Amino acid sequence: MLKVDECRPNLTLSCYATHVPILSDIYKAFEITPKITFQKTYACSCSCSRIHTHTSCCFTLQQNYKTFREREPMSAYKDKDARINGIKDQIRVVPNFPKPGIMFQDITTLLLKPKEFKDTIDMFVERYKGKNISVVAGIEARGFIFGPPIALAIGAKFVPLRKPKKLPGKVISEEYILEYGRDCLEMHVGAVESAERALVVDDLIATGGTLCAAINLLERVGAEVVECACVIELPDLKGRERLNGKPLYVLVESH
Ligand SMILES: O=P(O)(O)OC[C@H]1O[C@H](OP(=O)(O)OP(=O)(O)O)[C@H](O)[C@@H]1O
Ligand SMILES: Nc1ncnc2[nH]cnc12
Repeated sequence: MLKVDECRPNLTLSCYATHVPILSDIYKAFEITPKITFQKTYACSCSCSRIHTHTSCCFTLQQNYKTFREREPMSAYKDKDARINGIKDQIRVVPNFPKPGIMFQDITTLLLKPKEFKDTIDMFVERYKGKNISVVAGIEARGFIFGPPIALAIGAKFVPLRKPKKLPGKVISEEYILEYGRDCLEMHVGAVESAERALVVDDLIATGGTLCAAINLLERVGAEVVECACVIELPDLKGRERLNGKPLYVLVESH
């Protein structure tokens, strides 16, 4: 397994020597000529001052590098998809809600626009169809809006991850820290089985605490979290960095 923690300008990727051909292929895919330096007999690193357009991405490269996610952009807006501006334009930003200083990203205005709402769902479905995902886990409350149509379209089941004391069956719980205070997510025991391939869906990533708790719940029952998908990222809050290298795909950024 080759783990790449972060890709930024001037990045260096390190790997075992046996993976150098894979790494070279990756750089080739981005039309970058790598400088390959052998540091020890068993390890090497490749570095290059020019890097692809994604400013921040985290991924784990599996032995089978067909699953290499960086071949697909991790942010749709960086891929210049024509639908993105339409989606972004329909998200209302409400200053000082629910507290002074918060720029609230209101997706209810997007839901009023069938074309842009459908474009949102379609973009996720195009990315995840045929990826052998058996479970879409949606986070209460706004993940319940985007998760179910994606699940239906890709032929996966939908599992709600709920706030405490909402689910009637036996649950497992995961606490997490918010900007102010703590919260908790719960999942029904038996809803997801070991070795299932899961996608986590929410409307927005801010500090990343909520997605991190969702990933933990799924991994505790032995599921593989393939990716997290959000409509909006607030990159200034660096939520991606709390996902322990799990890939995150977003449609729009808001600063
Ligand atoms: O990345 P984080 O800092 O964890 O924040 C992101 C979470 O915050 C919002 O939910 P909220 O907790 O406001 O609940 P709601 O969807 O029920 O309104 C949003 O829908 C995400 O779930
Ligand atoms: N700025 C924001 N807008 C909407 N939901 C949020 N959850 C956390 N921060 C948020």
